[in-house]
Amino acid sequence: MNDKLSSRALPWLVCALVAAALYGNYYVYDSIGPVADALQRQRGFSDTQVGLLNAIYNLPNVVLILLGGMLVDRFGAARVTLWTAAVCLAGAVLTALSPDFFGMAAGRLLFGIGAETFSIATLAVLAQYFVGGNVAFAMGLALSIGRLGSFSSDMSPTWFAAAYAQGWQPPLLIAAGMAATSFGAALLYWWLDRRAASSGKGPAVPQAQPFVLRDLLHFGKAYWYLLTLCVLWYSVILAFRSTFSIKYFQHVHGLDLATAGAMNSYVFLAAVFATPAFGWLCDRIGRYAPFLAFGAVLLPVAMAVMTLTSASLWVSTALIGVSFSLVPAVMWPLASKLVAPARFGTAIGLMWVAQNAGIGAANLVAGWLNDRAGASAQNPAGYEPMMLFFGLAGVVGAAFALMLWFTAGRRAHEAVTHRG
Ligand SMILES: C[C@H](NC(=O)[C@@H](N)CCCCN)C(=O)O
Repeated sequence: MNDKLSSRALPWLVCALVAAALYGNYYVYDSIGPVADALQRQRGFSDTQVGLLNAIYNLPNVVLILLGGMLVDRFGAARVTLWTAAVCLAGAVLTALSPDFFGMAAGRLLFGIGAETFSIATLAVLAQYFVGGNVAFAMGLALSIGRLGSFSSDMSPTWFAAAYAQGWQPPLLIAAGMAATSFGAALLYWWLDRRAASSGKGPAVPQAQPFVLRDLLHFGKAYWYLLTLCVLWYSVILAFRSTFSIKYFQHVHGLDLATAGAMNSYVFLAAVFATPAFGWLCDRIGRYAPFLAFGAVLLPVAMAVMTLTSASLWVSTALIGVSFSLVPAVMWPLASKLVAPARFGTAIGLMWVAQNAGIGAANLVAGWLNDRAGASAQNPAGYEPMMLFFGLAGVVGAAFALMLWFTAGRRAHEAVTHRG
């Protein structure tokens, strides 16, 4: 690793390994949905138990993720990526091998504890290696491979039909295999990073600083706008897309289950290609906040088109697809430009504390609104309060994105913060 080419190739090699690690991690995250029916039929799990296998991912992170962010700042992104990939692997193996519900829930808990801090560490890795430019493209690329992991998990009943035919366990063993691949990629990256550091070719790793609670209050106004957008946008998109959209498409728009599921998965597929493309575009022109605002505005527009017009579902799906590709492509690189590198882990940790609480709360509120209004195939109008809730949350999120643009994201500001 001592010629010019290898030092230029190093960040991209690291990006490829981080992307491979994210692929396995996102696959495991989404691996419960496809076996939900088998868990109910073969192991007698209730809907609440199946729901809990996913909710248990978010709940501990409302507290723990902040600690995870501080660990990244304290011990460095490389070590934390490796440690948390190992925790995720242990969680996935425990989930697949457990003889009862409590063992599986413990496995998902362990996976959740590892996975969110793992994600922060991977963003920090890319922020360090691409500090000189292309950070949005690199993050978009890695994230898009992660989305491919989610898409693969959705498609796994088709791709691994023989495993699914044998019951609930083989698909979860495949997920554990994906977690092992993710760990292998993290191990390779860690080794590469150590070699690069010892030969002086590694990134400039920010000096670890003691954590001072008061420092959180010293993040600028723009950071808090970004945090609020993060909470509202992810709460709407994940509570709708990952929990209620398929049911809503079936009951309100009359789609069958397979078509509704496919319609939903196109949002992931679009993001696989569009996220890095948008990241590349932002890096090239050095503008982030206007793109973020545009993506944030598209979400409530999509909700309105879906609820208030008779336009084809393709229109709203395309709008959500663009929003789902554009907002993450800009949000995380922008975060890396708004805070000092030594505070990046803590800054993302704080955003994800609020985000995990928001996603959990949005799921509960939407479910409660549907139950209260008696939403069903016989009563499609019962979904209106939920759509109004998602629409309003989307509008407030978009308002914060616009405030961010007007206060800290004008061309003059971004010319200063843009380092690419
Ligand atoms: C990068 C970002 N990730 C998050 O926001 C995580 N807190 C939640 C990820 C849940 C799926 N793995 C993203 O995926 O856009």
